[in-house]
Amino acid sequence: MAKTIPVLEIFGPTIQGEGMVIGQKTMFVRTAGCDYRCRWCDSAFTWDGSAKDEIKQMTAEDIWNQLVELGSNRFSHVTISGGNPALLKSLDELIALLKSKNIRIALETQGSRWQDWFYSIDDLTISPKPPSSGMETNFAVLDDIINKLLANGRTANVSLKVVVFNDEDFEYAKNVHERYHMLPFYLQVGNDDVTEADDVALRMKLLDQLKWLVEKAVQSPEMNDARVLPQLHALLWGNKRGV
Ligand SMILES: C[S@@+](CC[C@H](N)C(=O)[O-])C[C@H]1O[C@@H](n2cnc3c(N)ncnc32)[C@H](O)[C@@H]1O
Ligand SMILES: Nc1nc2[nH]cc(C(=O)O)c2c(=O)[nH]1
Ligand code: SF4
Ligand SMILES: [Mg+2]
Repeated sequence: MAKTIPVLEIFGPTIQGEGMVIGQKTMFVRTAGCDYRCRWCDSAFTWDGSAKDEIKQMTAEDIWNQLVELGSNRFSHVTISGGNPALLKSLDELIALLKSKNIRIALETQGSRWQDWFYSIDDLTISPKPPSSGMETNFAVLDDIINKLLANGRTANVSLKVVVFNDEDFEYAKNVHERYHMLPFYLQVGNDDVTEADDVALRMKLLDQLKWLVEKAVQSPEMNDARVLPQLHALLWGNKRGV
């Protein structure tokens, strides 16, 4: 029998608002469940129980049918996020199905768990969490994940992305960038008001944060190869879900 995957939302086509393929037109599949509890998580509904009635157990084929229903022939790229999709071994069937349809696949994870299907992801974003999240990075696990990917020639398919809210986070980001200097590195503006409903007010605040982060990176010799980005979807659509 086909395996099932706990899915919280499927949406798109939209654009990837973050990281290594920012601007890429994509569909999103958001899985339920996370092994972290970041203080500022903008997708806490995936793990805090508030959307538990919306979780659907879906097979790879169910997900594909829903993607086609929403996106028709207007997509060639699918981003899998969460929660932490790396908790789900059962994603292997979805990844194989998407490959068979010639769809490029991106995936977002914090780097706390390994899955063998990481080798099949075209754009794998690993986003270890800075001190402001309240989480602690297990660098032994992260080293292992990155070493496996590098040993299998996946360098061009992987990037690191650290969200920065304050100076302490920036120091953490420097350490991560230095430790994994062989991988493309992104600094991402933190949104510390994930319940703000006023899109204009949020936009102004996020742009101020972006300016602060750019200034930090510009002044820092350790960040000569870093790329600084906002969450483009937050600038465009605020804290709205499903965009
Ligand atoms: C919701 S997470 C899901 C994937 C995975 N759990 C992770 O954290 O990488 C997707 C991305 O959103 C980022 N993110 C979550 N909350 C954020 C916030 N308040 N401000 C900026 N980025 C945020 C995460 O760091 C991650 O890069
Ligand atoms: N447009 C858009 N881009 C995104 N990039 C990462 C997202 C996520 O929540 O993982 C996300 C999202 O939710 N929407
Ligand atoms: S790891 Fe990702 S999904 Fe999990 S709590 Fe942190 S930001 Fe949210
Ligand atoms: Mg998001």
